[in-house]
Amino acid sequence: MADSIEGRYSYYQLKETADYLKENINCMVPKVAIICGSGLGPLAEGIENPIEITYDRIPCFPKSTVIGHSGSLVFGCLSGVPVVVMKGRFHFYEGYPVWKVTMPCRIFKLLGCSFLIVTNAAGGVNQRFKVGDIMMIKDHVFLLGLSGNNPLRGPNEDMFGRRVPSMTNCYDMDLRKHARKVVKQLGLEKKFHEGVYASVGGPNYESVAEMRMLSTVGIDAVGMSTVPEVLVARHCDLAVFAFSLITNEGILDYNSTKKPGHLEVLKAAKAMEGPLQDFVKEMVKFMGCKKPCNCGCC
Ligand SMILES: O=P(O)(O)O[C@@H]1C[C@H](O)[C@@H](CO)O1
Ligand SMILES: Nc1nc2[nH]cnc2c(=O)[nH]1
Repeated sequence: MADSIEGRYSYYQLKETADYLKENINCMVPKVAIICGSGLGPLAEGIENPIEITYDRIPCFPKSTVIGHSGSLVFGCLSGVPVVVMKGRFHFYEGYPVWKVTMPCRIFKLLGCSFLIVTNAAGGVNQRFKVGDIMMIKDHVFLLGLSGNNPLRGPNEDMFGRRVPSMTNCYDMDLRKHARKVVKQLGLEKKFHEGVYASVGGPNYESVAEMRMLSTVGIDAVGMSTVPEVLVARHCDLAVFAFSLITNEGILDYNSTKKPGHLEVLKAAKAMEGPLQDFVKEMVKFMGCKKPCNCGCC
C-alpha cells in the first residue's frame, strides 16, 4: 500500500532546518554529503575540525533507532574537501514514511552540496560475492517504489526538481570510472564488483524463495535502504556515487542452516573500516576537484 504523504515537509520548512544548520557550522558550505550504512559510521573518522550535531537538536529531523546508526551529522573537511557525514540513516522499517527517510538529501542540497555518496550493508545475492567485498552500485531495483511507495509521490516540490525525473546516469558514470582507478590504486581489485542493488522494505532478511527470485531477475545485492535516498538526491540533481559492503551471504539453499543477523553485519562492517575509509577519502578528493574549489589539489 502506498505511503501517506500527510505531514510532508515543505520547501520552506526544510529551508528553516538548513538555515539552523548553517548557523551552527560557521556558514561552511559542504560540497559532498556521505550517508553511512549499518556499522559504517567510522567513515566520518578522519574529518578535520569536525562539528557534530546530534539529530535531536535539528528541527524536523527524525531519530535513529537502529544499532550501528549513531544519529548525528558531522561537518568538516575530508581530503581537504568540505563534507557533511550522516552517521545514522533512517529506514522505512523503523516506521518512517519514505519521504521522511529521505528528507536529509534535500537538506544536503539546501546546504550547497553537489555530490552524494551513499553506502550500505547488503546481503550478497550474487554467489560469487564474499563477505567483505565491495559492490559499486551501477543500477537498482526499488521494490517498494515499483509497488507505489515512492518518496517523490505526492505534489511535486518544483523548487527541488522535475515532476518525472529520469533514471539515466543515476549512478554517475564519471564517478564510477574514477572509482575503478581508485580500487586499483588501493589494491582492492579482488574485493571489488559492480552490480545491481535491490532495495526491500525489511526488517526481516530474505527467505530462500525471495533470494532465488532476486537472483533470477539479475540482482547482485539486497538491502533495506539507499534507493529512496538516491531518488530524492537525483530529483534535486545531486551527483550520486553508491556502494554496498557485502556483510553476509544470501542463502539460496534450503538445506543451509546459516542465519544472517545484524551483529554479523556490524562485524563485517568493522572488519572493512580501514579500506572503506581510504576508498571514500579518494572519491571525495576527486569530487572536490571536479569543479573549481579550494582543496589545494586542483
Ligand atoms: O542502513 P543499511 O542499509 O546499511 O542497513 C542494513 C539494512 C538493515 O538496516 C541492516 C540489516 O542488518 O543493515
Ligand atoms: N534485505 C537485506 N538487507 C541486508 N542488510 C545486510 N544484509 C542484508 C540482507 O541479507 N538482506
